[in-house]
Amino acid sequence: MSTHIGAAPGEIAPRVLLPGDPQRARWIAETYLDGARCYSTVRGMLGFTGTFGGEPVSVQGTGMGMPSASIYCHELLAEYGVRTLIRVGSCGAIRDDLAVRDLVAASAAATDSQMNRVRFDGLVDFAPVADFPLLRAAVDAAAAREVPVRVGPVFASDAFYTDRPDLYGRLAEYGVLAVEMESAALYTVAARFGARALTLLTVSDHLPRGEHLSSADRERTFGAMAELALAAAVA
Ligand SMILES: O=P(O)(O)O[C@H]1O[C@H](CO)[C@@H](O)[C@H]1O
Ligand SMILES: O=c1cc[nH]c(=O)[nH]1
Repeated sequence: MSTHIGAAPGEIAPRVLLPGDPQRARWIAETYLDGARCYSTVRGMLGFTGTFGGEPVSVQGTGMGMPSASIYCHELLAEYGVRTLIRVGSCGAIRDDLAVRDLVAASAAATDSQMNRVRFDGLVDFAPVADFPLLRAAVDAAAAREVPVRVGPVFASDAFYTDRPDLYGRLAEYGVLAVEMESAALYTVAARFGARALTLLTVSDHLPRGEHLSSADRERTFGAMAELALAAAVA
């Protein structure tokens, strides 16, 4: 039993969807999984296992930010033998060619986090990237459903409320699509364990336009993203 998840061996599937919001985890499990069962309520960071298309799948909340997400990813990979992690998150678009509710698949994650500076002694700027076959499976699933998905880099930030909004403009000029708070850690920890990881995001905020979805929408309306994640997970 791990410290922060506390599930018994065998209670977690080899493929796990990872929303930051534990209530989104409950909604996805109850909406899409057959026979969903809650295996963890530790710290309110809910985790569920059920089946999708006959395959076992889990959904685990990770909380907000890279330190929190790193704990859950590490325990899933190190203690429960998980091999595939797919984040299903919200994000703030920083480019005009995206709109609220658009889907983003994060091919790579720039970051202001210091975690990898420590990990690599400040000598290397590690490039956190998605697992390509998993990314391709999500893109293929989107094409089959005629659901548009934008593939590109995101910015994994330590701050939700930033004092440097000017950096978003600079990053957008370099092709970065959106800001969120976990993907660089997810991709790095998965790489460390030789596992597969992908981040799918739904645009909940359009930062240049000042548009925002409600917390209820962030919790219970990201079905298109959940369906792509589940299709890629079992592909
Ligand atoms: O909706 P989730 O998955 O939590 O993701 C985004 O939302 C949170 C901030 O509101 C951060 O965790 C950010 O990455
Ligand atoms: O990190 C995030 C997530 C959603 N919306 C934002 O503006 N930032």
